[in-house]
Amino acid sequence: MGDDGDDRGRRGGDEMVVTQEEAWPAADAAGTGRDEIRCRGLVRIFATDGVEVQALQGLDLAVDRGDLVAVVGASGSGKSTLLNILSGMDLPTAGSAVVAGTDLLTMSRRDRVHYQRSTVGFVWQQTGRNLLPYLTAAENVRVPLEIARAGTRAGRAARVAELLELLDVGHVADRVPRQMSGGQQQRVAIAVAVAGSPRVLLADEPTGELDEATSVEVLEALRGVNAATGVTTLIVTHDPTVSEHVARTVQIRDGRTSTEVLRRTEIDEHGAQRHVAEEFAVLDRVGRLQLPQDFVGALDLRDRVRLALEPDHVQVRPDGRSQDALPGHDGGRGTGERR
Ligand SMILES: Nc1ncnc2c1ncn2[C@@H]1O[C@H](COP(=O)(O)OP(=O)(O)OP(=O)(O)O)[C@@H](O)[C@H]1O
Repeated sequence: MGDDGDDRGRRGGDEMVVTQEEAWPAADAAGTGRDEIRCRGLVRIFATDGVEVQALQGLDLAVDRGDLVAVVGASGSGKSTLLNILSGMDLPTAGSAVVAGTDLLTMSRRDRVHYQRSTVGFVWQQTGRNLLPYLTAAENVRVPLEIARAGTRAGRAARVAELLELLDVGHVADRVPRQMSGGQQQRVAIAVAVAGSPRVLLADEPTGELDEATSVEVLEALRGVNAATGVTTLIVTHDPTVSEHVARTVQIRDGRTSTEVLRRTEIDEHGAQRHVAEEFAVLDRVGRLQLPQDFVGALDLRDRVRLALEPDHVQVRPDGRSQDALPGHDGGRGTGERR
């Protein structure tokens, strides 16, 4: 998707909006609100050889039913850990996670099988992991329908054809994966993932093995499926350009959600469309927020900062005294002002 308008987020005017994870209404605790995915205070600690790694450090995330959201973050930020929990393959050390009404911490082994088979669909990074190599595209899409014994034989065949058309891979229906390009394989994989009409589609680095042009194709395919079927879709990726294809991008930093970019299309006074991206910092339930690293760097913020409550905003300024005290600091920026 081309960007023919201004970005009014940080890039445009060094401005950022803060959004707060709202209090969790009782109805949502059971997953019966509008949230299809709701993680609250997720913590995951790994202990290997006596060393503890906190992969998730109190992560909050809410995704509305039918939304398409990308979760982005640098390597090691906790993306795969989050996805493993959401897919029911791992359990958090603390916190809660409810997906499509299923509490992932309390589900039984039987619930887990049902959850992974029917409630969520997956698309993995490795194209080879998504499809059975000896089956054609059409046969691959038919497998989940056969397992679920969904509809009649003719109905299943019609559904397979419909999904392959939706993903624009009808012309490779009779090919096995090695006879398809990487992009075609991933689009067939998306068809397989949504064949059983799951409520949630989880995609782990779905473009990780693809070149840029093919990545765009696959991201647009995910967007098209989300729009056509209403399946709530979460894409986890390290690729920041994904935000050009989705309306909401959540950034993970050090195991917590730190910022969000929301995109919308506006029509200007001349009737021309422009895409606007606005960046928000995420404020958690106890009032913590992470300042973006480029803000911290631009003002050389360290150790502690000055906060001032203004009528309509909160001001964050360098603490002149602590900056001056740091070895090698010229003290030129700080005023030393005290209140
Ligand atoms: N099974 C494990 N045992 C020990 N540490 C782990 C384990 N899984 C993840 N970690 C650590 O947890 C942190 C988060 O890892 P995670 O794989 O979730 O990050 P990521 O954002 O998905 O990274 P990447 O993009 O490189 O896959 C890292 O420091 C990682 O080394």
